[in-house]
Amino acid sequence: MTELTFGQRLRTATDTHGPLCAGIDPHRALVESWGLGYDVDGLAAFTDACVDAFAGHVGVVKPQSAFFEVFGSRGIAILERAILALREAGTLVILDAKRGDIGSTMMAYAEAYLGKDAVAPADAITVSPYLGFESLRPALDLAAQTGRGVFVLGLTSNPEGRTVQHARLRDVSVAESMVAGAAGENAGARERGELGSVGLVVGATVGSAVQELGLDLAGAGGPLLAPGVGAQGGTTEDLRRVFGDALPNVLPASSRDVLSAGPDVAALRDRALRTSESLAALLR
Ligand SMILES: O=C(O)c1cc(=O)[nH]c(=O)n1[C@@H]1O[C@H](COP(=O)(O)O)[C@@H](O)[C@H]1O
Repeated sequence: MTELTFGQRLRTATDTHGPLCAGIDPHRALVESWGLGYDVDGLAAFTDACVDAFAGHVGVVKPQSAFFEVFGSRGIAILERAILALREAGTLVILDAKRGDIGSTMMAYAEAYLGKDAVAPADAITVSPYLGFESLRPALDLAAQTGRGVFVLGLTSNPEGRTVQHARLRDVSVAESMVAGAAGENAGARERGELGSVGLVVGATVGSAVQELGLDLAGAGGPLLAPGVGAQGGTTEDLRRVFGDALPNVLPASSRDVLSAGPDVAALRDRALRTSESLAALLR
């Protein structure tokens, strides 16, 4: 049996469970607001509650690696357990690690997260292309081999991103070159009428930048991870304005807004499901 690609698995997951990508971002303030200590035990309790709430109920979950790295190897162990438990329940995991480096080092990052022998492989990772799109080649190729995906930062949700991403290299903006890179990787999937496995990150908060820069996001052929919904001010209406005809490929991501419904597992799950339902009404 041929293994399914990440794009195919993602399409099935969002068709089944709705489009929300629920973030697991154990910020200090959030952990404390749940009545937990900001320490390894608090991190473990916070993460377990998220896994209980989301696993098998939400299509896609995105743990933010930084909040686990804070606690060193014990934090990473908690992250690894969460990744395995979510995937065991059939929930896709995008590890938000934003890795990017020269090719030989990128190969090690790729093996760490996307390789067949990775300790806790994610279904996809976020990658930073600011050493050049081609510096991501080891991750792009390994992900393709192992049926996994990558999300390339295109237009990030933070206001500072525009100083780099809107810049033009001759006539082409940096962001546009990232869209072209993803489109090239997804060409085969597009020909087969499938969602590609090389996604782009485009924040829900980027206003009219997609139109101003003339980005053909639908033409990129991959999923469009859209963080910034909720705590950063992005709304479902913003998604409509930002993405236009690319809406069917949008994977809206929300962390703090959903997580603030905890620590009760049922309330957390309920918030995620309601958010996903309202997003589904908009996107489909
Ligand atoms: O790659 C990301 O997920 C990402 C890209 C981006 O442009 N902006 C952005 O906020 N993110 C991540 O998405 C999450 C947003 O969290 P909330 O603002 O709490 O929903 C954080 O983990 C960010 O690191």
